[in-house]
Amino acid sequence: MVLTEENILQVLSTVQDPDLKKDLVSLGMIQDLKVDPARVSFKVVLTTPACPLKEMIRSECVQALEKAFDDLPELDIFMTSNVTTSRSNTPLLPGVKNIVAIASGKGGVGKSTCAANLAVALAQTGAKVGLIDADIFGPSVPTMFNVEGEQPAVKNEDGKNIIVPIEQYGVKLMSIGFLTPAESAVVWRGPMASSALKQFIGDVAWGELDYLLLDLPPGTSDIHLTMVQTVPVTGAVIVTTPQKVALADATKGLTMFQQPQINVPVLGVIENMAYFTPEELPDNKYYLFGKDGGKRLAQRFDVPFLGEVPIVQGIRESGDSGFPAVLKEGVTSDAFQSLAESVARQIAIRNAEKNKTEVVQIKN
Ligand SMILES: Nc1ncnc2c1ncn2[C@@H]1O[C@H](COP(=O)(O)OP(=O)(O)OP(=O)(O)O)[C@@H](O)[C@H]1O
Repeated sequence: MVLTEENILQVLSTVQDPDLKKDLVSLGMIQDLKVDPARVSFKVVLTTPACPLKEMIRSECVQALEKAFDDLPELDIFMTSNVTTSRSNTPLLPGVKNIVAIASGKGGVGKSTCAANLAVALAQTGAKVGLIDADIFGPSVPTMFNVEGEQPAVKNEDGKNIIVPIEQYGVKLMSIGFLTPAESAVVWRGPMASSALKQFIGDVAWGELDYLLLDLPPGTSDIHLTMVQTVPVTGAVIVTTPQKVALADATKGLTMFQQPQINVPVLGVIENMAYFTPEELPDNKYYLFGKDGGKRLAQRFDVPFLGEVPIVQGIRESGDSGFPAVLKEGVTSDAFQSLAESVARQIAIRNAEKNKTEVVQIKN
């Protein structure tokens, strides 16, 4: 084969994105192709910086080109990303590409811990990430990010006062805990809580974000409805433990998103506290709350299983000390990084396959 741009594109169109099941050329992922006798260079623009298949895709490109051209010169492949979105044009949060709800049925299953670590793990990949602590009645973000007592600044933009989110570990944060002492938040009535959440969405300078995670309160409440009625939600992640009582509640949480009038895609299930493991003996696993409950829940509802997180003393300590576990190298960090990859991957698949997200209109 002669070394021309056209022929190179033809060869690269035999390489598929395994998740999106289409070839890189028709997906528009090959950009800035330059061919000269001494060098061939191009960019592969992936759908997320957290793409777990990055190396595999690169080596498939190299192999396909080496096979097709005898006289292949130096190859310069630059792997980059542009996070996809499926948002329709709504005036709220115009710069935010994906809004992801992190929900659970039961309280205390580790939803906030997973949300915090996912947010940091995504930011570590280079994505622009925000986290809203929508758990108005029990905000935990200030503690988990070691920013208790901090108060966000207010700035004037186009004649309107807007709140500047607090930034920590590369994540933009907003929590009711920054605005009122935590004790006073618990006496809020439902409508006040809903209007506070609307403020977090509309009156905060979120700017450009690839992923805005919403740490929802446990259960199914007004807050959940407010959220889906206020912004177009890309998808929901359900956190559960493998225990029977948690699974029963997680089922309610999951089916709430799948109700026809809400219809928010479920990106998958995370099984937290999947087993206990002493940090110094990571091969010893004790299934305190039962085994594979989250996996079975995902199978039953035909949604992806995103991964499992063990119970590790360090995760609890990290939460309390305000230094998320994913920041420390080790088994738990690996678990949260691979969860973040799974979530980002499911968002990319969702954006490629499903309709645009709309704000939910609920008729009384
Ligand atoms: N995998 C884990 N290993 C050890 N401790 C964990 C793990 N996941 C969560 N925890 C601890 O369990 C407690 C509850 O976690 P978390 O606050 O994240 O739950 P939650 O589901 O958000 O609760 P709620 O929304 O009801 O406040 C915290 O003390 C947290 O540090």
